[in-house]
Amino acid sequence: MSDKEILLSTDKICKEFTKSDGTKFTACKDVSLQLYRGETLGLVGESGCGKSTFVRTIMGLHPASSGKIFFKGEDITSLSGEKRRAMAKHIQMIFQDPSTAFNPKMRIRDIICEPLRNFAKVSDKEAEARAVALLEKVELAPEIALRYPHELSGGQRQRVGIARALILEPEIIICDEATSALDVSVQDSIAKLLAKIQKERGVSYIFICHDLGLVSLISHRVAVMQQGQIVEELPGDKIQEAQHPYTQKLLSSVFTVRARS
Ligand SMILES: Nc1ncnc2c1ncn2[C@@H]1O[C@H](COP(=O)(O)OP(=O)(O)OP(=O)(O)O)[C@@H](O)[C@H]1O
Repeated sequence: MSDKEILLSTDKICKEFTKSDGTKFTACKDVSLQLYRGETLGLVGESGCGKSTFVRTIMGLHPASSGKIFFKGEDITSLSGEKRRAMAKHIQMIFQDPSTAFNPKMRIRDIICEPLRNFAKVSDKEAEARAVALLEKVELAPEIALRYPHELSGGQRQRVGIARALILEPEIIICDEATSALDVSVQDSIAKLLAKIQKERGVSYIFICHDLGLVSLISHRVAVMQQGQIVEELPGDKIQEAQHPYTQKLLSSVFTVRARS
């Protein structure tokens, strides 16, 4: 990947939280990572190690305590107001349960087009046409455009979440446990859909997931986080060759769980 364009990079990002007793807690420590155009970077680590905090800091949802974030070489660490809002055109996020981010009273057509409406006036007719085109892209029937979120399955809702993330044609999509709430077969179809979209559009993903097997399958590179620090980076297909004891521990727990089930 080294000859490819670096889209996003972080330089020693730290994020500290202040606990209710006033003491400080470091959730991310000196995280320096690069994301190349068209690649999938997996981010793994035990629950609570700081994965979500890191990507939320990239999205500007938490201010970084120190360090820098660059998008195409431009320092975006401290963007605010209009400039921060404009970053949504470049970086979008998909969550574990998109339905919690959906307004239950909105039709799917309007849910998909909502990010667009933050930037431009869109008539209902145009919104419907764009939503239907994106529904096709995520392999859903056009009539879903007029339904409400509760009328869809979890897998269909996640496809709508992907369609919504695509409407602004971002260059980066951050998937935070985007497949974790789904059945294994649905997970597999969503992973295939993400790969197809990447091939067509050259989008880059940061893919956070507990399932090391799935992460290694779909990621070009995998970064391993332990207690807020990156301890190892590996090609996705070489995860079994991990050198760091923490990665080896994560791998062995995957195989212990699989052997039991
Ligand atoms: N807003 C906050 N205020 C204080 N502490 C926080 C806040 N957000 C996260 N934390 C703490 O930071 C640590 C990292 O949390 P984070 O959600 O980033 O982990 P994670 O690796 O994404 O976990 P999971 O895989 O369970 O989602 C945890 O100890 C968490 O309690």
